[in-house]
Amino acid sequence: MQIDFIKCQGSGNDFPLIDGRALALDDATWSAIAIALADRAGPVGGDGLLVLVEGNGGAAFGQRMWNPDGSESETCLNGLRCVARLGFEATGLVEARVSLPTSTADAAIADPLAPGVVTIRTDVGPVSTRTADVGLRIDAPELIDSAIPGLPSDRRFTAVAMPNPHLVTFVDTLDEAELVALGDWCEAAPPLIPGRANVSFVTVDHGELFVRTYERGVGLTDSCGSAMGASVFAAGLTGRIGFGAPVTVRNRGGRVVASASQDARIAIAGNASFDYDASVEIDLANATAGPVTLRRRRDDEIFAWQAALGTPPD
Ligand SMILES: N[C@@H](CCC[C@H](N)C(=O)O)C(=O)O
Repeated sequence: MQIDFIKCQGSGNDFPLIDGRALALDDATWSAIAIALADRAGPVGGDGLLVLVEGNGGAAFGQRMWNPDGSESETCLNGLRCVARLGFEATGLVEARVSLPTSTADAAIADPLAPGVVTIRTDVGPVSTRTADVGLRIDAPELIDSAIPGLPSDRRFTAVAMPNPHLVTFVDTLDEAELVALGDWCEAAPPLIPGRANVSFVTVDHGELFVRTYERGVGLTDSCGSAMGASVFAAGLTGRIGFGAPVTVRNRGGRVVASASQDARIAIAGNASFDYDASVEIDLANATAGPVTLRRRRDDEIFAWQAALGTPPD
């Protein structure tokens, strides 16, 4: 099949994005498209597949998101900004309620983070710290800055359902090998957390957060929006930052400005950058992609984002 897509990124989390509102495809087909398009060894590559869909329950439009391994996630918050942007362009709205598989979010065009950078604010919640919602098979009803019996780590974690599952720990120094080992352990769907989890190591410096995440279904990524949201909430719950105040959250891919409230709502403002528009042939039987036909390059957006990060254009 031939399909049009936009290659987009939010805070360096990059995705092929498809307007699926007029496409009647079943979940197995979307899963195969995700595997084909997100494959880093293929012609597109990404941290998953984003799909703009019709909204449910009065929402203006909706989002679905598949990981590169073909599993569907409950949410993707860097992706939500890109989906919302496409939804706004399709509907003429500048703010909207967005439906996700098990929750809703509010999205609105926001003041640019930097010149030329399309910026969207999303508000989600209430998020949950109930271990059952996170998918942890454990006696404790919630885990806030606590050791997790059975997890191969002595660190203290906060478990948050965004609603996708997150385990967040605050560290003095970021040990990537340790993060990968723990992420790999969760990725094997152990009895403690059979639905797997996104695992983040977070440092706090002068009121700013740096978040490094091993994503469920992906591995190490340059950025994960729901992890940044979970980290800000965990930082508030553990007194590392104040509730209500916007904080800068950095990662390998960029930065967002986020805040969490005591009643478990999380706001994130960040970029929703479109890099190029293209169409691609997908072999559904083999879940592979190619060739790609480029329709439009969006170099202005690429350069604006690079300038915002202080990196010279390639
Ligand atoms: N990168 C995303 C999260 C994507 C889903 C995640 N891998 C999961 O399976 O929960 C984000 O920006 O939130």
